[in-house]
Amino acid sequence: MSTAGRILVVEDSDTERRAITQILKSEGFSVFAAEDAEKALSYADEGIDLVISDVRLGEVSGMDLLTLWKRRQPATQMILLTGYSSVNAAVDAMKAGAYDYLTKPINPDELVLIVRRAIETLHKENEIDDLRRRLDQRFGLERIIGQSRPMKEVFARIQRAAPVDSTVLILGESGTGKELVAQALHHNSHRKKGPFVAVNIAAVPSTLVESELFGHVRGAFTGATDRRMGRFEQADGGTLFIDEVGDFELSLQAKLLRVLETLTLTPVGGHEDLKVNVRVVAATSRDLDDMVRKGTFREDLYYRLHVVSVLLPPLRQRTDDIPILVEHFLKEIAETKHTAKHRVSPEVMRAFVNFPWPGNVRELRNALESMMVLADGEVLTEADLPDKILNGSVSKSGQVDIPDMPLEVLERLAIMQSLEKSGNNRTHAAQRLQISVRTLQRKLKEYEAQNLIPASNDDILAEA
Ligand SMILES: Nc1ncnc2c1ncn2[C@@H]1O[C@H](COP(=O)(O)OP(=O)(O)OP(=O)(O)O)[C@@H](O)[C@H]1O
Repeated sequence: MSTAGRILVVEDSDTERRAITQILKSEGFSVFAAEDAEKALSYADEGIDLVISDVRLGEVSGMDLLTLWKRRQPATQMILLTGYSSVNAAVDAMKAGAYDYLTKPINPDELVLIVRRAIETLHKENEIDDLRRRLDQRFGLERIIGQSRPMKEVFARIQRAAPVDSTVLILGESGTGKELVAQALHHNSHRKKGPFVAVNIAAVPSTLVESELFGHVRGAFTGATDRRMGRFEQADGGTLFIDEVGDFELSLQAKLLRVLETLTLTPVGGHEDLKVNVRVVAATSRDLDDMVRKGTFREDLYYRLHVVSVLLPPLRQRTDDIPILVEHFLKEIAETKHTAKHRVSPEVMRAFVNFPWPGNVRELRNALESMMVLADGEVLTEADLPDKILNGSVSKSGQVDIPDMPLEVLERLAIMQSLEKSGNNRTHAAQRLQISVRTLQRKLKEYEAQNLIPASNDDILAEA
């Protein structure tokens, strides 16, 4: 028996209203009752899952109630009760968004059955909406972490470029997040319901790049026992992300240019042209300008790709993003890899900020993951740092060097450091910081509410 479900019964006849209410209550639903539309609408913000309303309600009809209610709460399910087995009223009700209708006199079994179904449908719809929302978040801009000025410029460019169908060229060193940007472009475009297909040219043997992209017909070459769809065809109606486009051999660059210009391709070994509807987003970590100068990358292809470009700066040029990336990864790694929750000591954060990160964000994430797996305590300290980072971290001016990062992050680091040095004694930490214990408590609460410090940090939040 389902107990979940809040139902509002709207019926002007006292006897019928009481009877329906009684049946549904005995089935375990939470039931509210109203004798007219005005009273019914006063429940609109009360988390009602289902409204059961008589079609005839006096001044405002059940149909009007349905329209007015849906305007405020479009997700609520509606069942209309009609005195006549009038198909017209039922059709109108369904058109206006009702889930179903019941004819009077009400059969209790039928009522319960339809109510259960309506509520189950609502729960399913909510789940789907939730999933969709989570997916949008997973692939949208939310996945790209960054607050630095260069990253703000990247976000603005993505937002401007996403809705237009132009080719986009993403430039940046390895591990700077080029694929994330390509996905965000796709998921913020009108193609988002179409496929997102990624191909990394550097990872495909040069003899197979052409068939990988354009497909091949049966018998095109030894081993081609079947027709194979290329990546362009797979991405039809969506976006094709070509990573490491700088690795294209010259002979193939001309073919790629032709496909980009005509959106027509010929599978390897085939004779018939194929039209595709694909938006191309390309990326490279190479210096294409230089390649054009040296004659290893076609100038015409370069300009064709470069209609809009997004430049992802290396992590060492946006060190103010490091603390929020660290916070993001600590949480993400704990959730996805089921490791214990950790935080980093201020010394480790300082080493991170001063390390040049040749592998950029990917390297930072990997370093954190291995530290989290190997560390003993809850706090990652200098002892947990890989040697490379410990030795390679270059302080610009000794101990007092203050890294470039938002003031609020610096403040948080200072507070966490004082707490650590005071053995988590808040009175002592507040004295060191020359602030009141209340201010310290307030700040810790704020950090906890924003998930900036783990909720399990009770030892820090406990009364000193
Ligand atoms: N700004 C960011 N916010 C969150 N995660 C990021 C960010 N930038 C990169 N990452 C993460 O770093 C890793 C590498 O990112 P991605 O594959 O997009 O980089 P890339 O530039 O395409 O690398 P490559 O050129 O080597 O293919 C991924 O795990 C990605 O989720």
